[in-house]
Amino acid sequence: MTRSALTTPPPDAVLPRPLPGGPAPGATLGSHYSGCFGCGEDHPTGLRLTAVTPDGVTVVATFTVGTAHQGAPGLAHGGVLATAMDEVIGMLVWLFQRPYVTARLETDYLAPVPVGTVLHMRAWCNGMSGRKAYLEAEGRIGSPDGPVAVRAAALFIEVGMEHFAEHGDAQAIIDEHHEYEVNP
Ligand SMILES: CCCCCCCCCC(=O)SCCNC(=O)CCNC(=O)[C@H](O)C(C)(C)COP(=O)(O)OP(=O)(O)OC[C@H]1O[C@@H](n2cnc3c(N)ncnc32)[C@H](O)[C@@H]1OP(=O)(O)O
Repeated sequence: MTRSALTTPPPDAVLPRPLPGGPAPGATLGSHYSGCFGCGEDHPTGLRLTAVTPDGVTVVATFTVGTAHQGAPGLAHGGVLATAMDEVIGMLVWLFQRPYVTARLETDYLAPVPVGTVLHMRAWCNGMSGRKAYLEAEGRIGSPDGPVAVRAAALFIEVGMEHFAEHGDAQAIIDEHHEYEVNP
C-alpha cells in the first residue's frame, strides 16, 4: 500500500486487542444503521455489506459488483470501490466499541473489477494513538487469495455519539441505538 504520513501510525501507537463483551470469533457484525449506503438493509441501492470478524480485531466481507455499481461499461466505479473500503473499515472500528468517523481515506486501484466479481475484502488496524485509529483494507478478486484489485489506508477519529446526534438525524439514532440517550 502506498500510504501517506497521515495514515501511518506513529511510533507510540498500540495494536488493538479483542475487547470483553465483543463479538465471538466468527460472529457476523450487524449494520450500524438500516439506511446506511454501505451496510443498511433498508437502503434501496446500497452495497448491503455484512462482515464477519474472525478474531475480534479484523473483519472480512464480500461485495458482489452489480450493474448499479458501474463506472466504465462492465466495470466497477472507483468511487464505489472506495465506499466499500470505507465501509469495511467502518465495520472494523465498530469492534473498538467507541464511535469513529473517517477523517482520511487513501485508495490504490491495482486492477479493474468487472461486474459480477465477488470482491473479498479484509480490514485491519495498524495502530491506535489517542483518538486516532490507523487502518488498512484490501479487496481481492474472486477469492480471499485472489489478485488484489484495491487497497486503502485510512485515518479514523474517535468522536462521541453526540457527533451523529448534533450533525445528523438524532431521532434515527435513538430509534436504532437504544443504549444512546440524546439528553441523558
Ligand atoms: C450511529 C452510528 C454511526 C456509525 C457511522 C460509521 C461511519 C462509517 C465511516 C464514514 O463514512 S464517516 C463519514 C465521513 N466522515 C465525516 O463526515 C467526518 C467529517 N469530519 C469531522 O467531523 C471532523 O473533521 C473530525 C471529527 C474528523 C475531526 O474533528 P475534531 O474537531 O473532532 O478534531 P480535530 O480537528 O481537532 O482533529 C483531531 C486530530 O486529528 C487530526 N485530523 C483531523 N482530520 C484529519 C484529516 N482529515 N487528516 C489528517 N489528520 C486529521 C488533527 O490534525 C488532530 O491531530 P492532533 O491531535 O495530532 O493535533
